Amino acid sequence: MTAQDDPKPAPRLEVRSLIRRFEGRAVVDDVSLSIEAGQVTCLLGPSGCGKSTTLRMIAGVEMQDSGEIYVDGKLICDTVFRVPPERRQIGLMFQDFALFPHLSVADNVAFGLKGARDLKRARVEELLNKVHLKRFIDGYPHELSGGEQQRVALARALAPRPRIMLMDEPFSGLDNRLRDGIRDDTLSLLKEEDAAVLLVTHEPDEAMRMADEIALMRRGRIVQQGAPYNVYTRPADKAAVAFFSDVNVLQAQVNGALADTPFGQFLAPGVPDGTDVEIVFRPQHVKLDFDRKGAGPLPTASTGVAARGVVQRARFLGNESLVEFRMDVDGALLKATVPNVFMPEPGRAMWLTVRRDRCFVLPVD
Ligand SMILES: Nc1ncnc2c1ncn2[C@@H]1O[C@H](COP(=O)(O)OP(=O)(O)OP(=O)(O)O)[C@@H](O)[C@H]1O
Repeated sequence: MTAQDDPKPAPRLEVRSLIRRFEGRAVVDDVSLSIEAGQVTCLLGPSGCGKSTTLRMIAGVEMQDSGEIYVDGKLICDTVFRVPPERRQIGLMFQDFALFPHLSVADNVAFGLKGARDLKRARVEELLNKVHLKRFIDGYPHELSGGEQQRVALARALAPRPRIMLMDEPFSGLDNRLRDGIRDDTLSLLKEEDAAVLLVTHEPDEAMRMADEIALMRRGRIVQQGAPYNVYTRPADKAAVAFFSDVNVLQAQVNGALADTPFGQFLAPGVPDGTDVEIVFRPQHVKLDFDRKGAGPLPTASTGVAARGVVQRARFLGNESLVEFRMDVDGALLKATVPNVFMPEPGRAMWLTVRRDRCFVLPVD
């Protein structure tokens, strides 16, 4: 079947079952994605999982071993047919966005533009206005800061009105303080220009901030895809939870569809008796309570049973504090984060409960 046979309008970018092998190993292994115009999808995963290779195949600078790529429902590449990179109407932006040093800012932005001189100039001015750099129009790249150069590179990539923007870690070369502002500006401009955007990053924060949809990638495969909220709150497996934050893990065995833990029982519907499971939760979902002569808070439906632990160390992280506990019951180490400053002395006993609705009962990997 071709994409043209689909009854609903075709997505701006669609890749179907892309596979790329190097030395017999599938570094991209059956990747499918679909992105609408004006939508930002972040391909998020650890280093080496195949993100850049996926992007390079879409850009046309790397050939897939199998699979197809469609733009607006038209095939642009399979294993026999291939539209060359320069005719794909794709804008590219990488970490080392290298502007041409001998060209002015205006000429850099105009580089990929064709047509009448005054139309080109108008488009250059429009984009430099949007990235707040009109005043540098006749300047040269070396006169600009890193963040400003990055915005010129964005304007250059968007000038020919690409149907698709591919961005590979575009902000990782920038200073932390600059990054958030530039991400926000970039996002608004991308939305205005209405391209379908595929942004590669290994930083969960960046994906949460930029994406309409996150495609979580691991060892060449997309393991989960969805809106940032859904991927964060309903992770597919333990590694998906752990990719976004520190995690705590309790080991348990299922008996009568229940997993017994120091924090009470957790439902494990449909899981056979004797199965090992892990109860996974983030440190921000641990609640702390003071020890009252060896007793803690009473059990509640939302937090279950409290378990006692002894503070090992506490660190202040800026807008929260991270406290590590050794649990009395089994000697396990658990982490809790507390807003603002909370620095209990090591050796102090406290009672821990967990937000049960934020715990994931998962099969052991
Ligand atoms: N031309 C090549 N020849 C052999 N192996 C390659 C080639 N290009 C990439 N690889 C391997 O494919 C795997 C995926 O690489 P890729 O660059 O796509 O990952 P990535 O997720 O983008 O990682 P990073 O963020 O570190 O760039 C890596 O193990 C890499 O070594």
